[in-house]
Amino acid sequence: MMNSSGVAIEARGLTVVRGDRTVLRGLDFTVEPGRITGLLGPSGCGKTTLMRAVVGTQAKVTGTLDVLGTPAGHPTLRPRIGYVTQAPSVYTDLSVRQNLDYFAAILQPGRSHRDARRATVARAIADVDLTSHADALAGTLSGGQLTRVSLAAALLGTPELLILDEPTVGLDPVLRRDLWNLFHSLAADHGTTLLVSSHVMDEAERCHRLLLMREGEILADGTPEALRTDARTATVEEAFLHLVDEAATRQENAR
Ligand SMILES: Nc1ncnc2c1ncn2[C@@H]1O[C@H](COP(=O)(O)OP(=O)(O)OP(=O)(O)O)[C@@H](O)[C@H]1O
Repeated sequence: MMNSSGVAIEARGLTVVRGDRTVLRGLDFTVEPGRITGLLGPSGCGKTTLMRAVVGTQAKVTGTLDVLGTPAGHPTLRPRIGYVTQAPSVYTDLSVRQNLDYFAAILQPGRSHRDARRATVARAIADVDLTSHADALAGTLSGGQLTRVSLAAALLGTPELLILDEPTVGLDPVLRRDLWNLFHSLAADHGTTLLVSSHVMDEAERCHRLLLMREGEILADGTPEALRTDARTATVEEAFLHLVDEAATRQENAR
């Protein structure tokens, strides 16, 4: 379900204070349903904070933030959102399959669902290309493999909205490509809405839409093509740098 204007996420004046810093400064943005929206910007600009606000785990949030037609953080949203944090949430003393069996049992408890759970777990393991490691202890996996176990856990409940915080960090180019293919098939085949953060600008071109962030503000949003065209640049990275220079000039002139 979305809100009446057909958007998956809608923020108006979204402000977040962490410690004594205002980390997000009155953001206005929307995220379209069934599309991949990239959240791009340098380290520390507020990407994780924005995602935490959308998931409902962030304190001191003001302004309006609606997620799937409901105020962010509402308990009914919990089964509808998958969230993969930067730190893999995986038990290292269990195998890949045991980790996923455990999370699947929380989502779908009871003996009567055992066969369905088994099939769901096998599908999620295959989706992230870990079938050959299904019985390996998570503690023996590489960083990129652990990230994929976390992603598989988020896919178990077939969420409508998938929030992925830098999911491709540390992955080799082949795996990155495969994961982006998976993201696209989730959007195209299941209508899943994906919000994916990255500070790697070449990933921007793989998104349907982008939110470019800097220092707690949104510098620009739109399709990669529109951002390139507006800034008259060949790449999104150049467009971003152009926007940063423009913002700096505006700040200078305002002094
Ligand atoms: N618990 C906290 N208390 C105070 N400030 C915090 C806290 N966590 C993060 N911050 C600050 O909030 C700002 C935004 O952090 P955030 O983690 O959202 O950025 P990010 O864009 O996700 O960075 P990265 O790409 O490095 O993960 C940073 O300046 C950071 O120092």
